[in-house]
Amino acid sequence: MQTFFDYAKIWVKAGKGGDGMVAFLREKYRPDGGPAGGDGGQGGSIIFKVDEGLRTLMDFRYNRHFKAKAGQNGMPKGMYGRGAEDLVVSVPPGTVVRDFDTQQLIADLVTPDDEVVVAKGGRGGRGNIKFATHRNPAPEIAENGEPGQERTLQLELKLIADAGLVGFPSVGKSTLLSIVTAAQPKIGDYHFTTITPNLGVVDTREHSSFVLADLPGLIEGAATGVGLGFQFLRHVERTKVILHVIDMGGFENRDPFEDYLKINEELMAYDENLLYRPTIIVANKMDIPEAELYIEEFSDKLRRHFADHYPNMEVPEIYPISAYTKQGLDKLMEKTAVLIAQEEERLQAEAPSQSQEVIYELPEEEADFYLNREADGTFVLSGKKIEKMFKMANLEYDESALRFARQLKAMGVDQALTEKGAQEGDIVRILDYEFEFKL
Ligand SMILES: Nc1nc2c(ncn2[C@@H]2O[C@H](COP(=O)(O)OP(=O)(O)OP(=O)(O)O)[C@@H](O)[C@H]2O)c(=O)[nH]1
Repeated sequence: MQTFFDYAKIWVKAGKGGDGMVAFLREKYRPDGGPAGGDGGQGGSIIFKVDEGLRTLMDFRYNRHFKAKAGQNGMPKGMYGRGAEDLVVSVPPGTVVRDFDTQQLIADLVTPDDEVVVAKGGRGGRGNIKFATHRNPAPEIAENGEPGQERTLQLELKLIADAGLVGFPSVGKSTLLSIVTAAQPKIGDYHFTTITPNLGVVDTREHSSFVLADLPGLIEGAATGVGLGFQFLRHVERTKVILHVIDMGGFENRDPFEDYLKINEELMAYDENLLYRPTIIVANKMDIPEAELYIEEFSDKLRRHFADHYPNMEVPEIYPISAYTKQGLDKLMEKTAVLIAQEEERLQAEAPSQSQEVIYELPEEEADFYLNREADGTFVLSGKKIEKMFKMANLEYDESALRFARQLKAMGVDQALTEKGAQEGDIVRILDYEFEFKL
């Protein structure tokens, strides 16, 4: 079974808030001092932050659980608990984060230092100082900390290469990439070069360097999900320039122009806009004698094809090269850098604010609570809201427990129980806690 390193499923749990405290002042001359229990501290959140140095989701293969620390509990003498530190997890640029269960998009992390809270730490519970009122100046009431958010996330890496190599298998993409990119030992170490888009940085003499990716696996039917191709097509989406590599040697008697059309069909079936992406046709293997003939034929067909089908579009330029003899490589790379720069400018003008971060939040859960009756007659209360309220109730103190009972009543629980026929003394359960129903 092959593994895709550009996909990861992980579990995150933010820290619970610290519990609020019940305490009273005890001073020498004020034996019956006022309430003095401090609030709990904020639980740590889990934050994803883009780290430009990362290129894959490899790290998540071994590390799939992330837990932030709980806030400190409130203390006597009105002291607040300390908030826990957030847990910052580095992700590569291009990471798309979804809620695994609902598939809802949480964030699209693109630019360096983009960050998003993927699980929010719980609020600290309030200490008894906060519950003092004129009528109840010394309450034995405190709240426990709010639970931290917990969720399973799906991470997907959309590769952000500036330029992508597409083309049929064996046209020479890997060879070209390995030659034009300064050898990248880090990439070589991964041992999955055949299934994961292979990346390298191209340093040009006259222009800025850029990231070039080999996007292997394009085959007929890929766009409709057949084979591995679809996985790779996702990566082409964000490349600014496409280098369409053609085997001009006529390998296995294939017609280079037919190959070109097929790959284009694949790209367009996936996303029609790819047709308008700046493209250079890279005529490879020009060291093979027949290539001179083929390339002439190819460029004639190409010109005719555009005249017939896309009369308003510029015909892509053809760059003859040989990955073997290295003929034409410098020129091709300089031209690629120019096109990338132009495309970047165009994109900037289109969307001046580059903050592409999209953040959606899950809508809060529907009902306040659900009430069911089990076979043995026990009433069971469930639902996110009521369970959270229960976790935050401090049941050690009668007064706190009474406050919880009042909260349940205000929520409509008593009424719902009565409507379902609950009698005095019937057992009601929330999570693992049971109590008797009192009218
Ligand atoms: N004559 C000649 N052969 C080349 C040239 N470039 C690559 N080849 C050969 O073509 C074959 C395929 O090259 P690859 O670089 O593996 O092709 P690819 O497009 O990456 O193929 P996949 O990994 O299958 O997608 C190899 O045997 C190369 O040695 C070239 O410029 N001239």
